[in-house]
Amino acid sequence: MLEIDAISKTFTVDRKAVPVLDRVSLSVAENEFLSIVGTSGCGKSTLLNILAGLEDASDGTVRIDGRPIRGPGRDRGVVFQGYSLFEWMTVEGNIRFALEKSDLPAAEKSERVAHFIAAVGLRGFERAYPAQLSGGMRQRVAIARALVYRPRILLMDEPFGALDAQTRGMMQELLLQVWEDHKVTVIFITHDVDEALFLSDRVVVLAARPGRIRREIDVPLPRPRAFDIVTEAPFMALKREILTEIRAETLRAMGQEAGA
Ligand SMILES: Nc1ncnc2c1ncn2[C@@H]1O[C@H](COP(=O)(O)OP(=O)(O)OP(=O)(O)O)[C@@H](O)[C@H]1O
Repeated sequence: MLEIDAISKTFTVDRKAVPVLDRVSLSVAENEFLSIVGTSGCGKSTLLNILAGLEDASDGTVRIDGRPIRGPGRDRGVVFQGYSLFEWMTVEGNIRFALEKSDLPAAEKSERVAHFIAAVGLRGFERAYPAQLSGGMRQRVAIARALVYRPRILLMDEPFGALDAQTRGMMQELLLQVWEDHKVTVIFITHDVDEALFLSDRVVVLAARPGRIRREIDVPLPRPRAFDIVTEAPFMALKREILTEIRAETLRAMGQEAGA
């Protein structure tokens, strides 16, 4: 459904070309949950921004159902690590804002907003302001806001990176529930291999600078997944495999830096 075809990206820094992504190609199936991991600076966020249409690729094409994307679109919802909520709007106001340009009837907008507030477990907090919410609750608002116009693809860049371990675990379970209930395709960027494995159908390891696909690893662990899956042997074997790939890339990147 989502086709990433030979995407390259080069930034210009001090008039020097800095290649960040090098011919990244990936096919993502409808309803797939795909995570992207890789050493720091390998271009994960840049790739996500290109998929979101917030950044242009230097080369290559992103297609959804065969049509190349041009800029941001309602077929994609985005959740970043930072809680990019409007502080002066209530929970309800923040989520409703995403529907501002939609021509849905007002009653249907209200219904959708209420539905997604319930889906992320925020019933009772409709009139709260972001400053009155915990980090986990703020990210739940961000998820509801990204889903309320029913995008087919949810793009998430380290959405739980700033949360404590306990809250993070709860948010992962909540996200899987929302994903299962709403049949959305998810591309999820994370540093955390446990998180990637727990959530995903497939994990893509990017090579260090410039980012290329180093490995694609299927995660054939049964669903629904419970939190204690992380201590089971098949999970640990996959984790070892991914950590080995990332470590090799990190060492390679450090070698490049030392040699530069
Ligand atoms: N607008 C920009 N101009 C110049 N260089 C940039 C720009 N955005 C990103 N870069 C560089 O591109 C590289 C990849 O950055 P990116 O944020 O995509 O990596 P990442 O894998 O998400 O990193 P991390 O895991 O540390 O968040 C970095 O070296 C970064 O400095």
